[in-house]
Amino acid sequence: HVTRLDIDPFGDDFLTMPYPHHEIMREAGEVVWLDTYGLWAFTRYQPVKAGLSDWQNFISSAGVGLANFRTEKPFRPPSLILEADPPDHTKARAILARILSPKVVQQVRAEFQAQAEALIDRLVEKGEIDAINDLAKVYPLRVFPDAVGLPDEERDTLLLYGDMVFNAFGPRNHVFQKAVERYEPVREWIMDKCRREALRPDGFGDQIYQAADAGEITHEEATMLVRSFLSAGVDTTVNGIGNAIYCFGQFPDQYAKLAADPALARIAFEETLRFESSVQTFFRTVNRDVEFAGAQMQENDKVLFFLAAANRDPRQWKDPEVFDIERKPVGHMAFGTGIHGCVGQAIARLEGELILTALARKVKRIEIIGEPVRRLNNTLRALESLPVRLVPH
Ligand code: HEM
Ligand SMILES: O=C(O)c1ccc(C2CC2)cc1
Repeated sequence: HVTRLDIDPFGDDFLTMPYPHHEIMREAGEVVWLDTYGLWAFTRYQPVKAGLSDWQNFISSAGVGLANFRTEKPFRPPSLILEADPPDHTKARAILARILSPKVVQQVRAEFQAQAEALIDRLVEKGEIDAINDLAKVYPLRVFPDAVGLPDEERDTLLLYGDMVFNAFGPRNHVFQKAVERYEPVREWIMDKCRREALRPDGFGDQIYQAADAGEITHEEATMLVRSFLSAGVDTTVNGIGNAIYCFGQFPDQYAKLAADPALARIAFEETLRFESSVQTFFRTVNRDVEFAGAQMQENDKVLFFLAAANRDPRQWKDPEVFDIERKPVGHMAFGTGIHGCVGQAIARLEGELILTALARKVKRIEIIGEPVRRLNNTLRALESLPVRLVPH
């Protein structure tokens, strides 16, 4: 027997404050059926981890959003990596994994660090800032597009596009409709920047075309893989950093620990990802009738994996509702897991570590001095603005 609930995981009140709804679903069973959209919900740590690891039963090529690509036209041409299964996925993944490998990421560390320190120095001078518009958006829009090899102009378009892409994984609700009002010009800008001629030679983007030169993929496929970098590489880290500042503003005792020992920055960023996961959910499609966690699932059923709920499952974490930077949350689901686990996590971790290190060295206390404004998105946990005061050491 599987419990059925009429919770709407894409309603405004859920998106605004998901945690009480996660708790209801977690307690209702290992798997529950949500009547609102007719889908399976996995919210406990173990089933989320097991389900995301089972790429044969829970596939990505029919879409990793609510839409089933077997029966509905995708919002945009499918990603060659995110919305693909082996063997197609395998080749694309190997190429991006090579370009974003920890070794290559080490090569951009010095530049990423210089940018983080320069930005934090400017913001400490300013004193009172908006942690989203002055910090969380600025840093990722500088360092990652530079590494990819994008020109300097109009980079805010990447945020507009990310907002559309992440909303498109959800239903065609008002949040989605609002985000895609100006889709066409944004889509044109993005696809123009995926052309090899638009990219700095030897940047991360050009390196994808170099794989095409070597015959690993076609040049058309290379263009689509550059699109993956532009889709996933910015809005995620903007909210990863924004949510991290929000955590430290809410829990000054935790920030005091970080300010006293900046070397904690890298592991502290992991706890911010567990506590306020910037990517909250992802879907899979049931590939063939299967029994899973006592539920009879049918081919073409959609399964919604609540990464953020798994990251607060008391079956996995002690005092999960406590933000504790000394927790060392190894195995959290914020980057997903299995063959689709985030291929950019080395970049994401580098950005988080360097920004938090620069802050810890210069700023003694982060004070929230105004009401945070949330930006609702069907997939991302995001703030629109977060007024803070940076109190120097
Ligand atoms: C805090 C920042 C980030 C978070 C929370 C995050 C989260 C995730 C998650 C949950 C997945 C799994 C999707 C699935 O299972 O279907 C994923 C996949 C992916 N991420 Fe990240 N990501 C972040 C940053 C980045 C960055 C900086 C890049 C750089 C390009 C990136 C590129 C990708 C790509 C290409 C995939 C698809 C991998 C595959 O399907 O094999 N992400 N990410
Ligand atoms: O390949 C893509 O276009 C793509 C888009 C969004 C993501 C989310 C998970 C970070 C990943 C890949």
